[in-house]
Amino acid sequence: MHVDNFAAKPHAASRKEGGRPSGQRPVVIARGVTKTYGRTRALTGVDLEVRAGEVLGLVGHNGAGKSTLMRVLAGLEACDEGTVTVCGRDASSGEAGPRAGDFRGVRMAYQETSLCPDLTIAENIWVSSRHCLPRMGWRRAAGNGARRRLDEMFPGHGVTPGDRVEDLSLAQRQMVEIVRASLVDRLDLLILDEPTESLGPDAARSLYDYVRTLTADGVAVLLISHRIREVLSVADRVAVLRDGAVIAERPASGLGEHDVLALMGAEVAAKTENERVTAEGAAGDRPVLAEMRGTTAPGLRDVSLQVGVGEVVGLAGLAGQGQQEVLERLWRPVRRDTKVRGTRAYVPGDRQRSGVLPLWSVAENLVVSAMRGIARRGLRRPAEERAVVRDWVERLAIRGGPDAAMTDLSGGNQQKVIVARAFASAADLVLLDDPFRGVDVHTKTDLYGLIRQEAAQGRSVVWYSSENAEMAHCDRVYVFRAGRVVAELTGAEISEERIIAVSFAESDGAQNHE
Ligand SMILES: Nc1ncnc2c1ncn2[C@@H]1O[C@H](COP(=O)(O)OP(=O)(O)OP(=O)(O)O)[C@@H](O)[C@H]1O
Repeated sequence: MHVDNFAAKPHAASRKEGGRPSGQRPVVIARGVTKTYGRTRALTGVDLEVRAGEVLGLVGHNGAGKSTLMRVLAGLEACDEGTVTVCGRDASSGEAGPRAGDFRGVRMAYQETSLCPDLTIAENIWVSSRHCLPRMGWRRAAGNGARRRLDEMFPGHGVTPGDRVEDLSLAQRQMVEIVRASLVDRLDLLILDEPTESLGPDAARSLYDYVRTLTADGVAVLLISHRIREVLSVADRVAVLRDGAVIAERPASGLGEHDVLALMGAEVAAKTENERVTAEGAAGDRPVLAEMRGTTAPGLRDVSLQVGVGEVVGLAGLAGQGQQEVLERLWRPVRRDTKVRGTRAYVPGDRQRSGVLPLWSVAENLVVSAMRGIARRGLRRPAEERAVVRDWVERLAIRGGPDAAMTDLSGGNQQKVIVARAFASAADLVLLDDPFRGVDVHTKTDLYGLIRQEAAQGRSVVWYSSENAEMAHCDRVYVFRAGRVVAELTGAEISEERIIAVSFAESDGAQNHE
């Protein structure tokens, strides 16, 4: 007989409590929650209620306090003032900090996964859910639970419980992270922090289908995302966090994307995020900075492409179709079929592998790449370095300022530093691998402007994005499928619809540039 230690239906509690339908019963209530780190007031008196059977969307700019609030609601961190009630019990921390037992049914899936890379999937499940596993045969029980939940949540996931986490793709790690959070004997609240930033559209759809089965069963789901349209399509209610306080809570049905952006404090600019920013000059006239000629290699089949000086080139298509391999080759052009003139900077898609120096300050992280361009005859120039740092911190509105340690920044602000570091260098070619994951809409719009400004000054950019709409900011887009370029789009040909159509087109027109 198949034995499974995790709740088959994750929520074992009754659907009604005290005669109230589950949809109205609060699972977690925060009242007047404040949290301060040094001089930073991350939360300034938050009131929030998450109810059984609902999806509550939580939105807010980078550094608004979302992750801090989640850590407090999940009992991972004590608040300075205020109360947190979980399933009717006051779980506010006493002297000794939050009591783990009170928060047992509150589980969180992190944006930067909490998995241990050296361990297998089953071993990671044991680490976070050992209280639900037997002492004997735990590995098998954890593996069975993981396999079953992976199959339910992400059909076609392509992993087995014995796989080591470090061998998984970013998307697979994210899937395992979400599964890990859901595997428990009783689930009251599932917190999903930017769950789809690394997932493809199919996996995202499967996840949200599963979320609906959870809520139908009385589980509350708290969804944090910068993808406002996604939040509005999945959530029942939306709460907006701004500068550490919940400033609005509304039913999702009455809200539009612009309403939410306005509540977040973003200026709803006339130029929207997805609107095309036209480039100056014809792309074909530019001198060539980098090119690949008929490159065939692991993951690539007969790829030819060109990058002009001052050109923004997009790599589009479904995830994992060869775009990362192209970035890798342009970064390290080891063979004759790939030529790059000039210096390069690379922003990898996986922040945990970005080479960021976590114990150093924002300023030190920025200077480390800019130093070579600033120094004269091998001598550093501190005043110029400080000016460069100040400029980038201001341009990208990096909250925390130049002296903050990287580990003290919110996820989105860390990502901004990584992008700024590449542009602060003197590199002729900047390679970007899905660089804006976790960056809020407002800042993204600024970054699109920054890319265009840098290109106008002669810098070339090659940019892979999982969001097809972002490709509208490129001069030229190569669409990839199965390691091949299946279309080359320029100027007005570049549109989300066109990219999607070519990405999914049946005929395999290898190198069949449209
Ligand atoms: N451990 C910490 N030490 C010092 N400051 C911190 C710490 N954690 C968070 N902060 C600060 O608290 C504020 C809120 O950060 P938080 O991570 O909660 O924001 P967020 O809304 O989740 O942002 P993002 O969308 O970028 O993930 C930020 O100014 C951040 O720099």
